[in-house]
Amino acid sequence: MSSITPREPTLCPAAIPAAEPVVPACMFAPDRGCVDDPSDGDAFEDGQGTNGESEDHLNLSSKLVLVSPNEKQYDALLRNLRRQIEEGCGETIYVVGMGSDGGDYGLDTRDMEASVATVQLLCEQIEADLILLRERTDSGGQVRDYLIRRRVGEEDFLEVRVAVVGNVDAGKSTLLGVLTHGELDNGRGFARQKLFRHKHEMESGRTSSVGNDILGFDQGGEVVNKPDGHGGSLDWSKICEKSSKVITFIDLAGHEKYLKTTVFGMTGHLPDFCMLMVGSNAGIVGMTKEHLGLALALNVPVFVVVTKIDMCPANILQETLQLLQRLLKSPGCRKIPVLVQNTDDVIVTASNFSSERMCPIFQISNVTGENMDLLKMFLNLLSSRTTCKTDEPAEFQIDDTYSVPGVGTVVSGTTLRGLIRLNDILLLGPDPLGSFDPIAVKSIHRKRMPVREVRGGQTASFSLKKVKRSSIRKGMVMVSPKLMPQATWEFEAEILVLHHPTTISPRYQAMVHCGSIRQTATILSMNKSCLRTGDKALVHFRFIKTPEYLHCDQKLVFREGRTKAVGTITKLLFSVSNQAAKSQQSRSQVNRKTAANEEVRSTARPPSPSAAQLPLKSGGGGRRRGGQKHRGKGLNAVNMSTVPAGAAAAAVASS
Ligand SMILES: Nc1nc2c(ncn2[C@@H]2O[C@H](COP(=O)(O)OP(=O)(O)OP(=O)(O)O)[C@@H](O)[C@H]2O)c(=O)[nH]1
Repeated sequence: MSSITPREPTLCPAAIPAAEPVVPACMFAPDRGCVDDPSDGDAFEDGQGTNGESEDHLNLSSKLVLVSPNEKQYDALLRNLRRQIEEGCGETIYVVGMGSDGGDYGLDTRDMEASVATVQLLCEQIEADLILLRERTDSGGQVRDYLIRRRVGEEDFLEVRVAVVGNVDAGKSTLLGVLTHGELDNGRGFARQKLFRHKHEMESGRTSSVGNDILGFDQGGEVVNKPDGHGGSLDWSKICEKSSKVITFIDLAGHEKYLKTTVFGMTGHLPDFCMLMVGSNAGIVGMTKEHLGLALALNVPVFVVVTKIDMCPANILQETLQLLQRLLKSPGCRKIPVLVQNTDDVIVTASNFSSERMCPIFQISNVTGENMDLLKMFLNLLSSRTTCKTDEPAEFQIDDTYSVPGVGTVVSGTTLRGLIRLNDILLLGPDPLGSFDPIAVKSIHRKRMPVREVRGGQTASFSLKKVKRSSIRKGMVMVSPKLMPQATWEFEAEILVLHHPTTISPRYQAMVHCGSIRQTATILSMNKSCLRTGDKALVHFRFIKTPEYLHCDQKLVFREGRTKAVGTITKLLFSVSNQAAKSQQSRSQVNRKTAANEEVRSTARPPSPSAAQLPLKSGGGGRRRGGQKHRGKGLNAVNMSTVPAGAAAAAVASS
């Protein structure tokens, strides 16, 4: 037909010849001349029959359908395109001149012109642009691949988040410096200087924190970021204004000692994709496997970028690629490695990438810029994996907090679902008691650009009125009151132990990473007496400090030192309703007041306003070092009356 993103043929990694270092990308292309001819298969998807005979008799699968569609066909084509655009979060790759089964392809010039005119019309109706990606002509005729991308206003842009992982010195920060500042590296750390956020990073050349960098593409797929010539920082608002798509890179540390931060970046920043960087000369070393395992455990599709090809002897590069292929195809990964060598490969891999099984491999140099254009084109074609339904109740997860002079408390994070508009009232929580409090959204920024609304899948920051920064933790959420949120102390998860030096048994404690939540939890019980590396079990957990806002089916990472387990939440076991938490809060306040009054009565003789201050000054509500009000003690005291006994004990132990 005319249509649709190329489908991934069913592939079995075992079928890949062992001698072949990596699968050529054309294996995935729905065209001729490569390994499997998809037209050989007799199964068709979407109710379509062979050679354009669809079940609904609209002939939509024919390569000629766009030449002169009748009214019904046109409506069906429009519906299909709308659906594809929705699934691709605002964009899709559309092939003109090919039957949907891939076997029937090629149009003559007149039919191609007529087909493109039809697609133009369809695009106008859905307010999208048609961008030619490639054109192929052979004896069968012409076939063209187009990118169809929804038009966005100055205030809007499509957003894709890419986590950047890999061992120390793989060239992560350097690549991001090259991509976002448009200047090549000198091989001695020039490009990464622009990205480091801390003095110690400048000095050691090591990333220690979760960094964000953006790369904007305009409607035609050109990079918007321009070198400023002074080595200064980029103007994010300007980039966003000019971009129709913005890639946010979550730059994560490669060194093992920063693994906790790297895990947080992978779970808390909700990446759509993971870019695993491998230094061609160093190969699969250090944290490479660890980071790959993390991405796989969290179901984040991975592509690999092999760097430093300018300085690597050919035999070492081949060795690295072969090792990489072996690792990706191993039973633990079950990926299909695909080497990307030209623009055709980029289109085919980008079209099939969200299948999660395919793993494109790029080979680049940050110094000579070799293959950088292929990587940029690939990034421009990636679509977000979060489809947004704006009619769903809103949920926003907080991954950082700031105090901005003149503005107040600002929270940043990711909109998980729904739509949040200026002046909306949301519930912020859970606090240490499990309650959620209403807050009004007074301003919204996306990538430092003020906007009026934010949708599911988009990152944003909000300034909050009359909320102290100290009362907000990473892992808290802002949700629509319609959700009637509950905070959870205990939950059950199905976990797989990736590594543990001995055995894990009940009462074991480790850090749970779940979305942007990062809190120690205790194992209360499990359906096995103990767990070793490689074991799977249903485990009952309890947070030790505060209840959290959780969902069933959320992925989690459970880790402590070298111990690592991954899993999925299967049941929420002990939750606190907002109402219960609130009444507990007011009871505690009354108790505190009464206690304070009694103390006043017993100590103040005769009672006087100034005397009434005394016990408060010397008690838990006074001021501490640095003039900061000490909230912790009071809250912990309240906590203990509401939490399970063990948790209260743990709170005492930790205080
Ligand atoms: N010759 C050459 N050198 C490179 C290339 N990419 C990076 N480098 C150099 O490799 C060194 C390490 O690069 P970084 O970008 O700091 O590595 P990293 O993966 O971010 O390291 P961490 O931040 O510690 O995780 C720097 O001196 C870069 O200049 C490349 O493609 N070719």
